[in-house]
Amino acid sequence: MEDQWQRAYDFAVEVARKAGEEIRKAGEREIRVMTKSSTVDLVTKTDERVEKIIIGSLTDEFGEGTHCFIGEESVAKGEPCILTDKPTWIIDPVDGTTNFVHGFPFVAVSIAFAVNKQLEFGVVYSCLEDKMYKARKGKGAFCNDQQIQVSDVKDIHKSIIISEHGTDRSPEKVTKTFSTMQKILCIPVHGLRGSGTAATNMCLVATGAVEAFFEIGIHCWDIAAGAVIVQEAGGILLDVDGGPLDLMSRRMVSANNETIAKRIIKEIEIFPVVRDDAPAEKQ
Ligand SMILES: O=P(O)(O)O[C@H]1[C@H](O)[C@@H](O)[C@H](O)[C@H](O)[C@@H]1O
Ligand SMILES: [Mg+2]
Repeated sequence: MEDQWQRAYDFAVEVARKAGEEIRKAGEREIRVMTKSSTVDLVTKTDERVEKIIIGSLTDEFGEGTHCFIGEESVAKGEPCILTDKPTWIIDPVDGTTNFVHGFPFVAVSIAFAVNKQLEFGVVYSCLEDKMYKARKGKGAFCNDQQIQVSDVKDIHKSIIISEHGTDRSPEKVTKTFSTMQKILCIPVHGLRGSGTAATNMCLVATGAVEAFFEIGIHCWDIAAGAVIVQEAGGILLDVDGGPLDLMSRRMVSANNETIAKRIIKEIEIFPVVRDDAPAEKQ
Protein backbone atom coordinates (compact mmCIF):
# COMPACT_ATOMS: atom_id res chain seq x y z
CA MET A 1 0.00 0.00 0.00
CA GLU A 2 2.91 2.31 0.88
CA ASP A 3 3.83 3.43 -2.61
CA GLN A 4 0.38 3.01 -4.07
CA TRP A 5 0.47 6.17 -6.16
CA GLN A 6 4.13 6.18 -7.26
CA ARG A 7 3.27 4.84 -10.73
CA ALA A 8 0.63 7.54 -11.14
CA TYR A 9 3.13 10.20 -10.02
CA ASP A 10 5.81 9.03 -12.47
CA PHE A 11 3.27 8.79 -15.25
CA ALA A 12 1.97 12.31 -14.53
CA VAL A 13 5.50 13.65 -15.08
CA GLU A 14 5.69 11.85 -18.45
CA VAL A 15 2.29 13.16 -19.50
CA ALA A 16 3.10 16.73 -18.44
CA ARG A 17 6.28 16.62 -20.53
CA LYS A 18 4.40 15.32 -23.56
CA ALA A 19 1.75 18.04 -23.10
CA GLY A 20 4.45 20.71 -22.82
CA GLU A 21 6.04 19.53 -26.09
CA GLU A 22 2.65 19.90 -27.79
CA ILE A 23 2.30 23.45 -26.42
CA ARG A 24 5.81 24.40 -27.59
CA LYS A 25 5.11 23.09 -31.10
CA ALA A 26 1.69 24.79 -31.22
CA GLY A 27 3.29 28.10 -30.25
CA GLU A 28 5.32 28.00 -33.46
CA ARG A 29 2.15 27.93 -35.56
CA GLU A 30 -0.60 30.52 -35.90
CA ILE A 31 -2.76 30.57 -32.76
CA ARG A 32 -6.53 30.97 -33.15
CA VAL A 33 -7.91 32.75 -30.11
CA MET A 34 -11.41 32.34 -28.68
CA THR A 35 -12.93 33.67 -25.44
CA LYS A 36 -14.78 32.14 -22.47
CA SER A 37 -16.25 34.04 -19.47
CA SER A 38 -15.18 37.49 -20.75
CA THR A 39 -13.39 39.09 -23.70
CA VAL A 40 -10.09 38.79 -21.79
CA ASP A 41 -10.60 35.15 -20.72
CA LEU A 42 -8.80 33.54 -23.64
CA VAL A 43 -8.79 29.96 -24.85
CA THR A 44 -7.23 28.28 -27.89
CA LYS A 45 -7.58 24.99 -29.72
CA THR A 46 -4.29 24.03 -28.05
CA ASP A 47 -5.85 24.29 -24.55
CA GLU A 48 -8.63 21.93 -25.65
CA ARG A 49 -6.38 19.53 -27.58
CA VAL A 50 -3.77 19.28 -24.83
CA GLU A 51 -6.44 18.58 -22.20
CA LYS A 52 -7.78 15.76 -24.42
CA ILE A 53 -4.26 14.34 -24.78
CA ILE A 54 -3.69 14.42 -21.00
CA ILE A 55 -7.04 12.85 -20.07
CA GLY A 56 -6.73 10.32 -22.93
CA SER A 57 -3.24 9.24 -21.80
CA LEU A 58 -4.31 8.90 -18.16
CA THR A 59 -7.42 6.92 -19.13
CA ASP A 60 -5.37 4.58 -21.36
CA GLU A 61 -2.89 4.01 -18.53
CA PHE A 62 -5.28 3.56 -15.59
CA GLY A 63 -8.42 2.26 -17.29
CA GLU A 64 -11.78 3.75 -18.18
CA GLY A 65 -13.93 4.77 -15.20
CA THR A 66 -11.33 4.15 -12.48
CA HIS A 67 -10.33 7.78 -11.99
CA CYS A 68 -12.26 11.08 -12.14
CA PHE A 69 -11.11 14.23 -13.92
CA ILE A 70 -11.54 17.94 -13.29
CA GLY A 71 -10.05 19.71 -16.31
CA GLU A 72 -10.28 23.43 -17.04
CA GLU A 73 -11.59 23.01 -20.58
CA SER A 74 -13.95 20.13 -19.76
CA VAL A 75 -15.50 22.24 -16.98
CA ALA A 76 -15.81 25.16 -19.44
CA LYS A 77 -17.83 22.80 -21.63
CA GLY A 78 -20.19 21.87 -18.76
CA GLU A 79 -18.49 18.93 -17.01
CA PRO A 80 -18.93 19.02 -13.19
CA CYS A 81 -16.26 20.52 -10.96
CA ILE A 82 -16.88 18.51 -7.81
CA LEU A 83 -14.12 16.91 -5.77
CA THR A 84 -15.24 13.55 -4.36
CA ASP A 85 -13.34 10.88 -2.39
CA LYS A 86 -12.55 9.04 -5.66
CA PRO A 87 -9.05 9.26 -7.18
CA THR A 88 -9.27 12.53 -9.12
CA TRP A 89 -6.94 14.28 -11.55
CA ILE A 90 -7.12 18.09 -11.50
CA ILE A 91 -5.75 19.48 -14.76
CA ASP A 92 -4.90 22.84 -16.29
CA PRO A 93 -3.57 21.95 -19.75
CA VAL A 94 -2.25 25.47 -20.48
CA ASP A 95 -1.88 27.66 -17.41
CA GLY A 96 -1.06 31.08 -18.78
CA THR A 97 -3.15 30.99 -21.94
CA THR A 98 -2.83 34.79 -22.35
CA ASN A 99 0.96 34.41 -22.15
CA PHE A 100 0.81 31.58 -24.70
CA VAL A 101 -1.23 33.73 -27.11
CA HIS A 102 1.17 36.68 -26.78
CA GLY A 103 4.43 34.73 -26.71
CA PHE A 104 5.14 35.85 -23.14
CA PRO A 105 7.48 33.11 -22.03
CA PHE A 106 5.73 31.56 -19.01
CA VAL A 107 3.29 28.78 -19.80
CA ALA A 108 2.72 25.73 -17.62
CA VAL A 109 1.01 22.36 -17.67
CA SER A 110 -0.48 21.68 -14.24
CA ILE A 111 -1.51 18.18 -13.16
CA ALA A 112 -2.53 17.25 -9.61
CA PHE A 113 -3.91 14.05 -8.13
CA ALA A 114 -6.21 13.81 -5.11
CA VAL A 115 -7.64 10.85 -3.20
CA ASN A 116 -10.24 11.21 -0.44
CA LYS A 117 -10.14 14.94 -1.25
CA GLN A 118 -6.47 15.06 -0.18
CA LEU A 119 -3.81 16.06 -2.70
CA GLU A 120 -1.30 13.23 -3.18
CA PHE A 121 1.03 14.86 -5.70
CA GLY A 122 1.40 17.73 -8.13
CA VAL A 123 3.36 18.28 -11.34
CA VAL A 124 3.90 21.67 -12.97
CA TYR A 125 5.83 21.72 -16.23
CA SER A 126 6.90 25.25 -17.15
CA CYS A 127 7.29 24.17 -20.73
CA LEU A 128 8.92 27.20 -22.38
CA GLU A 129 11.62 27.29 -19.68
CA ASP A 130 11.81 23.46 -19.68
CA LYS A 131 11.45 23.33 -15.89
CA MET A 132 9.72 20.27 -14.45
CA TYR A 133 8.45 20.93 -10.93
CA LYS A 134 7.01 18.03 -8.98
CA ALA A 135 6.14 17.04 -5.43
CA ARG A 136 4.56 14.12 -3.71
CA LYS A 137 3.05 14.30 -0.23
CA GLY A 138 5.78 13.68 2.34
CA LYS A 139 8.55 13.24 -0.25
CA GLY A 140 9.82 16.77 -0.95
CA ALA A 141 9.57 19.14 -3.90
CA PHE A 142 11.85 19.17 -6.94
CA CYS A 143 12.69 21.26 -9.99
CA ASN A 144 14.42 19.25 -12.73
CA ASP A 145 15.21 16.67 -10.04
CA GLN A 146 16.95 19.16 -7.71
CA GLN A 147 15.23 19.48 -4.34
CA ILE A 148 13.76 22.94 -3.78
CA GLN A 149 13.04 24.93 -0.64
CA VAL A 150 11.12 28.12 0.13
CA SER A 151 13.01 31.25 1.20
CA ASP A 152 13.75 31.81 4.90
CA VAL A 153 12.87 35.54 4.83
CA LYS A 154 10.56 36.52 7.70
CA ASP A 155 10.81 40.29 7.33
CA ILE A 156 8.12 41.46 4.90
CA HIS A 157 10.29 44.48 4.01
CA LYS A 158 12.79 42.05 2.46
CA SER A 159 10.21 40.17 0.38
CA ILE A 160 9.01 39.95 -3.20
CA ILE A 161 5.30 39.28 -3.50
CA ILE A 162 3.38 38.00 -6.54
CA SER A 163 -0.23 38.64 -7.42
CA GLU A 164 -2.24 38.62 -10.64
CA HIS A 165 -5.14 40.62 -12.05
CA GLY A 166 -7.17 37.66 -13.36
CA THR A 167 -9.79 37.90 -16.08
CA ASP A 168 -12.69 39.54 -14.21
CA ARG A 169 -12.58 43.27 -14.96
CA SER A 170 -15.61 44.34 -12.90
CA PRO A 171 -14.92 47.72 -11.24
CA GLU A 172 -15.29 46.41 -7.66
CA LYS A 173 -12.82 43.63 -8.28
CA VAL A 174 -10.25 45.77 -10.09
CA THR A 175 -10.44 48.51 -7.44
CA LYS A 176 -9.95 46.06 -4.57
CA THR A 177 -7.15 44.20 -6.36
CA PHE A 178 -5.23 47.40 -7.05
CA SER A 179 -5.88 48.79 -3.57
CA THR A 180 -4.46 45.58 -2.06
CA MET A 181 -1.41 45.77 -4.33
CA GLN A 182 -0.85 49.43 -3.45
CA LYS A 183 -0.98 48.69 0.27
CA ILE A 184 1.45 45.79 -0.06
CA LEU A 185 3.82 47.77 -2.26
CA CYS A 186 3.83 50.60 0.29
CA ILE A 187 4.60 48.40 3.33
CA PRO A 188 7.13 48.62 1.56
CA VAL A 189 8.20 45.29 0.05
CA HIS A 190 11.20 44.86 -2.26
CA GLY A 191 8.91 44.31 -5.23
CA LEU A 192 5.67 43.08 -6.72
CA ARG A 193 5.76 40.58 -9.60
CA GLY A 194 3.52 38.31 -11.66
CA SER A 195 4.37 35.65 -14.26
CA GLY A 196 0.81 35.35 -15.63
CA THR A 197 0.41 31.75 -14.51
CA ALA A 198 -0.69 30.76 -11.02
CA ALA A 199 1.04 27.39 -11.27
CA THR A 200 4.39 28.98 -12.13
CA ASN A 201 3.90 31.65 -9.45
CA MET A 202 3.51 28.92 -6.85
CA CYS A 203 6.66 27.21 -8.08
CA LEU A 204 8.48 30.54 -7.67
CA VAL A 205 7.37 30.55 -4.03
CA ALA A 206 8.59 26.95 -3.74
CA THR A 207 12.06 27.76 -5.11
CA GLY A 208 12.49 30.79 -2.83
CA ALA A 209 12.58 33.31 -5.71
CA VAL A 210 9.62 35.13 -4.10
CA GLU A 211 8.13 34.97 -0.63
CA ALA A 212 4.41 34.81 -1.45
CA PHE A 213 1.78 34.58 -4.17
CA PHE A 214 -1.88 35.34 -3.54
CA GLU A 215 -4.91 35.67 -5.77
CA ILE A 216 -8.70 35.80 -5.55
CA GLY A 217 -10.41 34.41 -8.66
CA ILE A 218 -8.05 31.52 -9.45
CA HIS A 219 -9.55 28.06 -10.00
CA CYS A 220 -8.74 24.69 -8.44
CA TRP A 221 -6.87 23.58 -11.61
CA ASP A 222 -4.58 26.65 -11.40
CA ILE A 223 -3.39 25.85 -7.86
CA ALA A 224 -3.87 22.16 -7.04
CA ALA A 225 -0.47 20.94 -8.29
CA GLY A 226 1.32 24.06 -7.05
CA ALA A 227 -0.21 23.57 -3.61
CA VAL A 228 1.61 20.25 -3.12
CA ILE A 229 4.84 21.75 -4.48
CA VAL A 230 4.72 24.77 -2.10
CA GLN A 231 3.88 22.61 0.89
CA GLU A 232 6.60 20.06 0.14
CA ALA A 233 9.13 22.88 -0.29
CA GLY A 234 8.35 23.94 3.30
CA GLY A 235 5.79 26.65 2.52
CA ILE A 236 2.28 27.34 3.73
CA LEU A 237 -1.15 27.65 2.10
CA LEU A 238 -4.01 29.65 3.53
CA ASP A 239 -7.31 31.17 2.57
CA VAL A 240 -7.19 34.96 2.09
CA ASP A 241 -9.06 35.29 5.42
CA GLY A 242 -6.32 33.39 7.26
CA GLY A 243 -8.28 30.12 7.53
CA PRO A 244 -7.25 26.83 5.95
CA LEU A 245 -7.02 26.67 2.14
CA ASP A 246 -10.19 25.45 0.47
CA LEU A 247 -9.27 24.25 -3.03
CA MET A 248 -12.70 25.10 -4.42
CA SER A 249 -13.04 28.58 -2.88
CA ARG A 250 -11.05 30.38 -5.62
CA ARG A 251 -9.01 32.23 -2.97
CA MET A 252 -5.47 31.46 -1.95
CA VAL A 253 -2.34 32.72 -0.25
CA SER A 254 0.81 30.64 -0.69
CA ALA A 255 3.88 31.76 1.21
CA ASN A 256 7.27 30.72 2.51
CA ASN A 257 6.08 30.95 6.14
CA GLU A 258 3.18 31.99 8.36
CA THR A 259 4.71 35.36 9.30
CA ILE A 260 4.80 36.51 5.66
CA ALA A 261 1.39 34.96 4.88
CA LYS A 262 -0.34 36.66 7.82
CA ARG A 263 1.27 40.03 7.05
CA ILE A 264 0.00 39.86 3.46
CA ILE A 265 -3.45 38.74 4.61
CA LYS A 266 -3.76 41.92 6.75
CA GLU A 267 -3.72 43.96 3.53
CA ILE A 268 -5.95 41.83 1.27
CA GLU A 269 -9.28 43.40 0.37
CA ILE A 270 -11.59 40.45 -0.19
CA PHE A 271 -14.27 40.52 -2.89
CA PRO A 272 -16.86 37.82 -3.59
CA VAL A 273 -16.28 35.05 -6.13
CA VAL A 274 -18.46 32.08 -7.07
CA ARG A 275 -16.96 28.80 -5.82
CA ASP A 276 -15.70 26.28 -8.38
CA ASP A 277 -18.11 23.67 -7.02
CA ALA A 278 -21.17 25.97 -6.90
CA PRO A 279 -24.25 24.63 -8.68
CA ALA A 280 -24.39 25.58 -12.38
CA GLU A 281 -27.18 28.17 -11.92
CA LYS A 282 -24.89 30.20 -9.61
CA GLN A 283 -21.93 30.22 -12.04
O1 LIG B 1 -6.71 30.72 -17.55
P1 LIG B 1 -5.32 30.25 -17.34
O2 LIG B 1 -5.26 28.77 -17.21
O3 LIG B 1 -4.36 30.78 -18.31
O4 LIG B 1 -4.83 30.78 -15.92
C1 LIG B 1 -4.97 31.93 -15.15
C2 LIG B 1 -3.77 32.19 -14.24
O5 LIG B 1 -3.26 31.05 -13.72
C3 LIG B 1 -4.13 33.18 -13.19
O6 LIG B 1 -3.18 33.34 -12.18
C4 LIG B 1 -4.45 34.50 -13.86
O7 LIG B 1 -4.75 35.51 -12.98
C5 LIG B 1 -5.51 34.37 -14.92
O8 LIG B 1 -6.76 34.24 -14.30
C6 LIG B 1 -5.31 33.21 -15.86
O9 LIG B 1 -6.47 33.08 -16.59
MG1 LIG C 1 -4.92 28.30 -15.28
